[in-house]
Amino acid sequence: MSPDSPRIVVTRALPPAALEPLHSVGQVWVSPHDRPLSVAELHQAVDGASAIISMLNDKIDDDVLDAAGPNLRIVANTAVGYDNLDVPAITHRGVLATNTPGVLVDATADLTMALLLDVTRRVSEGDRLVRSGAAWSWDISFMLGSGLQGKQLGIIGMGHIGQAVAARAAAFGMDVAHHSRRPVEAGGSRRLPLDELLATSDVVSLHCPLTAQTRHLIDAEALRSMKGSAYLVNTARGPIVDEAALAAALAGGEIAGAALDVYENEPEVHDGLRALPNVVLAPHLGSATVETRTRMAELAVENVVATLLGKDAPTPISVPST
Ligand SMILES: O=CC(=O)O
Repeated sequence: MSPDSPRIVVTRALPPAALEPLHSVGQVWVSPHDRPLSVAELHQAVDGASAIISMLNDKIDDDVLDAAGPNLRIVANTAVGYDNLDVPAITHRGVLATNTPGVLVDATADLTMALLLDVTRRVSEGDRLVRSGAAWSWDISFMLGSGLQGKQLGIIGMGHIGQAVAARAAAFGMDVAHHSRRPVEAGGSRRLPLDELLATSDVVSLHCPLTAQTRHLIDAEALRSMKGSAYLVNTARGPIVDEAALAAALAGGEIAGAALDVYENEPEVHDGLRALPNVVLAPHLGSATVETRTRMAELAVENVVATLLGKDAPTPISVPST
């Protein structure tokens, strides 16, 4: 590879086999750190880059784009969500932004069901009890949870992940309703206005992207409108929920419990949530299977290789025209 071949920056070590195709189109720099790059490290790393393979915790804004300079042709985000990218700033410079849709649908839907079952059947709470060494014994009224059959799951955001969760929930005998901006052909699921969905669902599960419209969609008022026996599950993005309001609603018994994979100020978690037994807290594991993370890395690489060869990238982010 000649020294003036395109510089490709990968901000986090990815499976080497997935990165292999990059070596035929440019010089590859992979972060040596087992943690996200700091802002200063990111700025330094992208200097002169033609392609950046970013992670969801890399904020790609005007400063990073300035640091990269005029050679930059693509920012390939290794995630389906791209709220960490300033897409208008990227596209304004004629740079392509891509994400990894499709490949993480099943893994994220599976984790959603794992969290839903965990919080409604008190699995993590029971695990903590057993590990604590406290005395316990089977009893007819011991650690009762809430059954799912015939209960309503209210899905907010009925894209591919929302639909995959709907199919799984239907197999558990749940009655699925959803709220989405556009009508979706989604099996037997009824489309409801948000206020009705919140007021009638036994479990509310979030699957919408984080945008200016969805930030704090679940605020104190939304939580107050939910049933006292209802649960909230969030495997989408933390800031869709007002975490302080959620902690207050849970502490005040306004809803029965919550299961979260994502946080408003990730990786920090509101102290009020950590203190509560009826909250399941997972460390952003939605897409975290070996198979899925490998496929995400491969797709990000396919986007970079196509772009540097002047071909169409498989999964460009299409910016809706306003
Ligand atoms: O959170 C994970 C993703 O957006 O891919």
